Amino acid sequence: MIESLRLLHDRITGAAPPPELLKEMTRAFEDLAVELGLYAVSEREQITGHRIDLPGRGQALVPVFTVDESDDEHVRGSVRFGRYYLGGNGAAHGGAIPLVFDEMLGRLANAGGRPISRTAYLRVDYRSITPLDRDLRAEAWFDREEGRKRFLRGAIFDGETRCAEAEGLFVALNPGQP
Ligand SMILES: CCCCCCCCCCCCCCCC(=O)SCCNC(=O)CCNC(=O)[C@H](O)C(C)(C)COP(=O)(O)OP(=O)(O)OC[C@H]1O[C@@H](n2cnc3c(N)ncnc32)[C@H](O)[C@@H]1OP(=O)(O)O
Repeated sequence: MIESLRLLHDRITGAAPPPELLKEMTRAFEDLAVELGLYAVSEREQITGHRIDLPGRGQALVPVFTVDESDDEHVRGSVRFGRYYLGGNGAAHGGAIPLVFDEMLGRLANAGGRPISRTAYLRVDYRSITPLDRDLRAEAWFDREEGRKRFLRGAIFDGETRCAEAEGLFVALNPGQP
């Protein structure tokens, strides 16, 4: 279902249907929303974002980061920004790229049985445009750890071109911290 939603996001972004079809589709979306509303659950019970076995954890917010290899200190894989993430002139939106870094770095920060941490800061440098509809190489790695503070880095490449890089601080939560 989430795969279909991602495809729909891309198609909606890239389409200019005639007004009659727009009306018809809007009604269909509204019907779906009403039907899903009947099955609303709490955050704890929701499926999206919790399915670690599915691409993108089964959520549609963040472009899917596909892991090729990983250990407790590194992760390497690929990411593809579809039309939904267009900023302009074929380049991914500058706000979509930190989403991917937060996901990659955040998952690694919390891997290996470490206590859960949250992003304290995420700095992103845009080195070159990040193109849409291409499989981009993406990597993240542990830089250092100081008490509760975990410093991680990451980068996204289009072939040999470094598109963007990031540094994040993740702070391990104290008991009772939300
Ligand atoms: C929870 C996730 C579920 C995961 C489940 C698995 C699901 C699969 C993986 C999902 C992958 C996606 C992962 C996304 C992760 C998010 O995106 S979380 C959402 C975005 N982040 C937030 O909402 C965090 C909001 N901020 C906070 O909650 C609190 O400020 C923090 C970050 C927990 C820190 O607060 P605190 O515990 O009171 O820490 P505090 O004592 O102030 O500082 C501790 C140290 O960190 C330093 N520090 C704190 N903030 C900063 C800062 N901004 N700059 C510099 N230094 C700082 C302090 O100076 C201090 O340093 P030392 O004095 O010890 O040297």
